Amino acid sequence: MQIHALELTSFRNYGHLSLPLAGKLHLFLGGNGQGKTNLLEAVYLVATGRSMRAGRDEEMIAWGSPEARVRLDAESLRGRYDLRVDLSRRGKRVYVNGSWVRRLGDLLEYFSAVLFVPDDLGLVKGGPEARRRFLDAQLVQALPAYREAFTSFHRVLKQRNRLLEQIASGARSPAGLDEWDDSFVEHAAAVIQRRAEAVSTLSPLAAEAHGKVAGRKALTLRYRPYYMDEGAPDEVGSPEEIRAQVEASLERVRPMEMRRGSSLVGPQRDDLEIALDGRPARLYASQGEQRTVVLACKVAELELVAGYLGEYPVLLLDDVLSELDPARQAAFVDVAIGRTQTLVTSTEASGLPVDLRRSGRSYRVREGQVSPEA
Ligand SMILES: Nc1ncnc2c1ncn2[C@@H]1O[C@H](COP(=O)(O)OP(=O)(O)OP(=O)(O)O)[C@@H](O)[C@H]1O
Repeated sequence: MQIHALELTSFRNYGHLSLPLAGKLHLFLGGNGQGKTNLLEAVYLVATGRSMRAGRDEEMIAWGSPEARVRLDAESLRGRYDLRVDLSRRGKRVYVNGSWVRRLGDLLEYFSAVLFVPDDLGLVKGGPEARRRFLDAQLVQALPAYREAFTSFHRVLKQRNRLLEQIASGARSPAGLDEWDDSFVEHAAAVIQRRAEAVSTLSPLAAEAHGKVAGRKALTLRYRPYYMDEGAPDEVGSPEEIRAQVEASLERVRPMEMRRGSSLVGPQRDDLEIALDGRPARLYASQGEQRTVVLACKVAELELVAGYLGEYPVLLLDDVLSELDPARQAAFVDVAIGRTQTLVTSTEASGLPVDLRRSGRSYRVREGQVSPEA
């Protein structure tokens, strides 16, 4: 996958930017708050239909402007496309080759990106939400069937929660909950099954990458649905078994859910178990080991998405390389960069490996302007 050009209009601190991006490696350098992350955010917006950090799309519109536009001239195995996202106070519209695309999900068929930010370094020690996000971010982009299941599940979860809230406050009777439970079970089971399948592909990829980035212990990833105990040796099981587990757990907690007014079980509580030599990395991994694990997981993510798409997605590295020691930097550069077009941000060129500085094209980012460096 390749971005040939990026165009921003009234996006964050950019008035207008038209940036050709021929070549594989681009390094964006500049002080804090100059607009480096904003560039990657714009690319991520086109890849996923949303920002990795804005709570509301409106935040991405330049202050004082009624609307914003991001446009990518991008090429994938499908062909070369003009992809555009327009943001206004009324909402978001996406266009492919000038034609309005009604379903946001359809945009994802054209372009993909994997993002790596310093927050990802907390993947191992952080809460399960970060690990679910790690899984979902790639699956939603690369697997249309997962996207479908994920979106439907969250729609049902929201509506079921609304109903439970009304039941708890006495505004509604429990009649009607059964119907929601049926769709909850169907979509929850689909989400669990697809995530479990993805993790079984991801785990050997991560183990291999871990060896390449100089991890000495054996890395294993295992998907753990909410109804399974931590460290339990059980397999996730067949689709029927998953459904049966979700059904049984719903039945168990139903009286409590009706009292509390929200869903207490479901894949919104699942976790990804990360182990080194069989022991939970969350509890035992050292700082350095955690970083190596995260690098391996990101490389595995890149490989997984490439496996699904048949080509590598674009790689976006937001100020993350300077967070790594030279040995890990070099190992990561070796296994990840060079396979695909990569956009890197950093405050200082000196924070980047010399090889990258030599082979990449550098730009200076200053107050929403980007200029190539000599
Ligand atoms: N909607 C907006 N309109 C105008 N400017 C904005 C908007 N949202 C954010 N900004 C400005 O964009 C700048 C932040 O840009 P960005 O996050 O890209 O910084 P950065 O160059 O990555 O910096 P750092 O190295 O600190 O992460 C800030 O100065 C912020 O005030």
